[in-house]
Amino acid sequence: MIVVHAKARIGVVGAGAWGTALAQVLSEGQDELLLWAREPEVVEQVNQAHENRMFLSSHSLRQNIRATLDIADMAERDVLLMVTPAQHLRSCLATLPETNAAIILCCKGIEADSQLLMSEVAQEIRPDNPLAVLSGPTFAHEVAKGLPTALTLACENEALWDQINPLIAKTSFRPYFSNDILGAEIGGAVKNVLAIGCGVVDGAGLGQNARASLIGRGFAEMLRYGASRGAKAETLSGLCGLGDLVLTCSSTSSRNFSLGKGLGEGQSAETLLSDRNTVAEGAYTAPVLQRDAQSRGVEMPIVDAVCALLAGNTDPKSVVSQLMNRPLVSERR
Ligand SMILES: NC(=O)c1ccc[n+]([C@@H]2O[C@H](COP(=O)([O-])OP(=O)(O)OC[C@H]3O[C@@H](n4cnc5c(N)ncnc54)[C@H](O)[C@@H]3O)[C@@H](O)[C@H]2O)c1
Ligand SMILES: O=P(O)(O)OC[C@H](O)CO
Repeated sequence: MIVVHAKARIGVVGAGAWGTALAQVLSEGQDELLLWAREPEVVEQVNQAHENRMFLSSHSLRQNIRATLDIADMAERDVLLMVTPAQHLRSCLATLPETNAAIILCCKGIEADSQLLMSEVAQEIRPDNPLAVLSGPTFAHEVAKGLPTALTLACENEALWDQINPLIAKTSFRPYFSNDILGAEIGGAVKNVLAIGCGVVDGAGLGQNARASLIGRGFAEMLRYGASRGAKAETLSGLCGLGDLVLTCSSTSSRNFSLGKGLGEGQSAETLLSDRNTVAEGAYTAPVLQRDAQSRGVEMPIVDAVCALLAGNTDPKSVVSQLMNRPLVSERR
């Protein structure tokens, strides 16, 4: 059993936009927050200029955030937030030093080779560490600015929630308890794929009705897939599912939505994904989600359509025609 106190030492692993925004909000009231970055220039900017121009420009960071390039420095931390892209979680967990820290997973995706959710990856690599998932409608730039944000903090048990929620809750940052770790993860992973679809709707000029229809029917796909993996519908109806789906499907602030918008305008995924240093997780989650859903006998026609568009196998017009002409079924299916 870890003992976390108000001045517990927090470590954030991953200094992209989200890791940096979390460092900013969670460093309030702390003596020091340690942020691991893999880019030497990010470490230098955070420590010298108190900013991260590469991933979260135009935000001044607290002076008590200290960046390091050496992941071994995380050894003495009581709580570790893992904020790497989903496909790199395994390698980052494997390089962490020996630690009893509670691990809070903040990335949204499914591992490509294994089809495992992030908590399943963590259980393989770090079976003895207490585990939680932090997920919800959270654009990094808004959190860094201190704008009000509510999200789900799913913990493997209530005792862990009691210990870590005082470190996460701030005046503008409000976590809600859930004991459904898988549900919290599935919401975040699936919404990224659906956000690509909503971006396509926008880019191809298909209208607001189509966007709302995609959100509604996409949510039905999320519920079906979630049920097949043991997630609770009530979790998916909350902040980490429907809440995040609505946010990400509505704004070009979302990298996933923007990727879809480019596809809808006729650009190829290859072009849109080349030369970028930020992650659009839905592009990596989509094919593995499709494979996993098929193996479980779960129908996900919108996810299938996003996969076909990402692979360059079709165009928005054909996809719409195919989706609109499926056999008529009950809305409850
Ligand atoms: N940006 C947001 O608003 C936001 C909000 C909530 C959750 N998330 C999730 O957080 C996770 C991280 O996203 P982000 O937005 O902070 O990243 P980002 O797109 O801003 O930056 C990319 C990150 O990937 C890291 N990276 C690249 N190659 C790597 C490797 N081989 N090993 C380890 N790390 C590597 C970079 O160092 C950088 O931290 C994603 O799963 C994302 O879905 C993001
Ligand atoms: O920019 P996106 O699409 O990765 O979305 C960021 C967050 O997941 C929103 O909650």
